[in-house]
Amino acid sequence: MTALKPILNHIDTIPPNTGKFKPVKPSVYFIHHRLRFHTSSPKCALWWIIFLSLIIMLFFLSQPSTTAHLHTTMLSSKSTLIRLSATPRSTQGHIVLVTGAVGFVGAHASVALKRRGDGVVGLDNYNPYYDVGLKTSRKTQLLDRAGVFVVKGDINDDVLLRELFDLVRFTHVLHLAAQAGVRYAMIDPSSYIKSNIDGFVNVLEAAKNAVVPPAIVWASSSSVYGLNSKVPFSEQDRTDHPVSLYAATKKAGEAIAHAYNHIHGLSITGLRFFTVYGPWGRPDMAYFFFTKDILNRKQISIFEGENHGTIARDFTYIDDVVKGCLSAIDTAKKSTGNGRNGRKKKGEAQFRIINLGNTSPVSVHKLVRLLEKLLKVKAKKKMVLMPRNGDVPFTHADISLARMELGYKPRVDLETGLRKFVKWYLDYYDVKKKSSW
Ligand SMILES: O=C(O)[C@H]1O[C@H](OP(=O)(O)OP(=O)(O)OC[C@H]2O[C@@H](n3ccc(=O)[nH]c3=O)[C@H](O)[C@@H]2O)[C@H](O)[C@@H](O)[C@@H]1O
Repeated sequence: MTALKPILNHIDTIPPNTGKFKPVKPSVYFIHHRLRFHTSSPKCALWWIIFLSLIIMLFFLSQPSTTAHLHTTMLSSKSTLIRLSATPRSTQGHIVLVTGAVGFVGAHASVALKRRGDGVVGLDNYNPYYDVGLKTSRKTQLLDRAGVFVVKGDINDDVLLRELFDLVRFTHVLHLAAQAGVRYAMIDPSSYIKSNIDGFVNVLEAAKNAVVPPAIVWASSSSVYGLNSKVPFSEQDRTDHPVSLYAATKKAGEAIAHAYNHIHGLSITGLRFFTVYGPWGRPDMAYFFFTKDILNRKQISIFEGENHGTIARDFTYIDDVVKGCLSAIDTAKKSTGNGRNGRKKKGEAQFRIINLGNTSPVSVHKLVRLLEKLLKVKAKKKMVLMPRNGDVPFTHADISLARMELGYKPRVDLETGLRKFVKWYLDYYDVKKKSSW
């Protein structure tokens, strides 16, 4: 408005020329403006319209958008609960945002963090890739009981993330939200891009723009080793031959993480999980649906390689993986970026990629034998040549780096872990039957 003031003043002071009054002698400034006014009035009117439109546009842009407004309302009505959940028991405690908090690893990790005294806030969109009822049960039976508040929202929602980072000064983000499963990429490829690429970038953006950028620990995958035949799989090995879109998005995530670390000084640790299993697990994974099918006397397909070659996995028990995640958080160095201030990073930030496996691969045949023994039911087996739709023949983690960096030591062998899983499975689904879920 200030630029417009002289013009408006002059217009106001122009006396109507009725012929009865001697016109006031105009100043040079006035003449100049009046002349311009008269000689270019259509042009000027156009400028006026543009100018006023700009003012109106600026007014509306300065108002919070409807979504932002909704989030503000949503978060502010829950802000006390969120802050409470985020408050560590002592001043030494971390303040951790766990994405994918009602997921398998997310729920276990959130509870473990909270139980040892860290502040934890969960974020999850409860996507329907598998039974949402199981996710809800993890929330009510694990997270609520431990006092972990979960914000229902999507990692792709940048307004929500920004508000969350404004509300709580997170020291760490444990980013576990992802589209999982190697075979489902044949059905819904774009879901992998949306969660594992777009969503991941969104989380990194929000973290880098936080007032004090947190350290990031996130889930990569053993699948990045693709058809690697050198055993055990070491972080030094090549990972440029993924055989599933899932693996490709996790590999891309590692490259994206490196770029954010390099440019913005985000401290980032990528953990390559090796076929994590256990109670409250994922129904899309073989050990889980084999259990269901064996109990229902349904046939199961056991994949084999060429010439009946054995397919094997370095199955890793959930508690061992959770310990690895917590150690990664504890040993993560601070980010060196200056967050929202936009100033240069204070130096190189930490960047790590670490295997979290069990380092003792077990064949799928043995997995089935163990399930038969624990369930006391003979499986109806069908041998099938492993389809070329994402699976790799075997995985085997070299965990020397995890041992060195994180003091990681997997303790649970497959039989012990499956026993715990089967016990949980029978309990959980019996409870469900009784309460007619
Ligand atoms: O560690 C990883 O990187 C990955 O581990 C699992 O992927 P996967 O190891 O393929 O686990 P399952 O889908 O449970 O398969 C386990 C084994 O059973 C075999 N299988 C699977 C399905 C089936 O019908 N029959 C069968 O023999 C697979 O070939 C594989 O050897 C997870 O699903 C991924 O999300 C994860 O990132």
